Amino acid sequence: MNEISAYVAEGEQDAEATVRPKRLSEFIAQHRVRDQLDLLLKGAMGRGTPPDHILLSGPPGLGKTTLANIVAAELGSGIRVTSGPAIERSGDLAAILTSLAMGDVLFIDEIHRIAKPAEELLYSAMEDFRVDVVVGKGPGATAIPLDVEPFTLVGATTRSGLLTGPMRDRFGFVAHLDFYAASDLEQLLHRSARILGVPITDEGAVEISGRSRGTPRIANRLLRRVRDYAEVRADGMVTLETAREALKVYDVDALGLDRLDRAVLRALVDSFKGGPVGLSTLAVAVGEQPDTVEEVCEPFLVRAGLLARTPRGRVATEAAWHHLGRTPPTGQNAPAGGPDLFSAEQRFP
Ligand SMILES: Nc1ncnc2c1ncn2[C@@H]1O[C@H](COP(=O)(O)OP(=O)(O)OP(=O)(O)O)[C@@H](O)[C@H]1O
Repeated sequence: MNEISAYVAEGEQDAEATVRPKRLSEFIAQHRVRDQLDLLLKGAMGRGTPPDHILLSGPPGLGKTTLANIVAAELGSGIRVTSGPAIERSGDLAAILTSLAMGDVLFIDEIHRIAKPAEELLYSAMEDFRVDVVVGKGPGATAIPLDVEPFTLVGATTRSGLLTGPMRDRFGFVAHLDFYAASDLEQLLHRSARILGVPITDEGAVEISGRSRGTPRIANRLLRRVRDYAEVRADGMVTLETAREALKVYDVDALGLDRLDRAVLRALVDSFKGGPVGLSTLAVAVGEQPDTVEEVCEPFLVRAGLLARTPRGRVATEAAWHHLGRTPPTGQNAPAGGPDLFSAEQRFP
């Protein structure tokens, strides 16, 4: 995985935990989602019942895990954390569900990747707070019904389209997290810098936020890299100058594209004349898994007006050709894309 992708790198959890907001009031931006959650939680607390199940969708690093923890903190409840791929057998899930205390939050990350039998078990737990655990095999198998304490499931997904209809229908509240505006990321950077004890100028924050791909996790990660640079090669202060120099060292370009993003655009432009090209072919060309290209690179490249998804495959926009310093072929089918498609505010509404 490359240096600034929005996925969390191994060993990075501690660094993230330090700056992770603990309460809804500390959660920056996403005002609509915050407001809706506030109502949902206060309404449920007023009635003394656990709130409806909550589904959070959106690209990696925008705050889904943070919000799940905030939900538990606001409710004053315990939280159990697992992920779709970690639940291999329905028995694993039954064990978790039956050990929940009244009002607990169960957070399932990547819920779209949960195995089918476990998903079916989850249906009855979500709806009736009951699970049927099957003991034995074949004709002699018996189902033992077990009660589950009323709980709130918080599911997170980067691919809400992959959730089955019955699963989606069981969530009483569905929220989509969108990329952050540059001004929101500046606010976030000042907050993180304060917590980390790093002095930062407004210009330094503007420079980092502009290259953070609308993503809090990337903004925090770039801040830590610029802090290293500032402490080792300057006077410790994060300024416009130190931010620019550090981000040059880490190969983060003016739009915040990293090695993999540029590799995708270069493959499209150089190897496939701008496309259209299918996702798997493109992934092979850059030596990555199709899922990584689709979930990590594409949402931002599309959003930035550099790549278009068409029924015939992926296409580099004219803006992508220009960004790579190439001249787009005339009379080609490349959509215009580019800055006219994406003022900062439009890009990250
Ligand atoms: N609105 C926000 N305000 C302040 N910090 C935020 C906000 N959203 C995210 N962050 C920070 O960004 C980091 C990544 O957030 P988080 O882990 O919640 O993302 P995620 O959407 O769950 O990502 P993934 O799907 O990859 O797990 C966290 O360390 C958190 O501190």
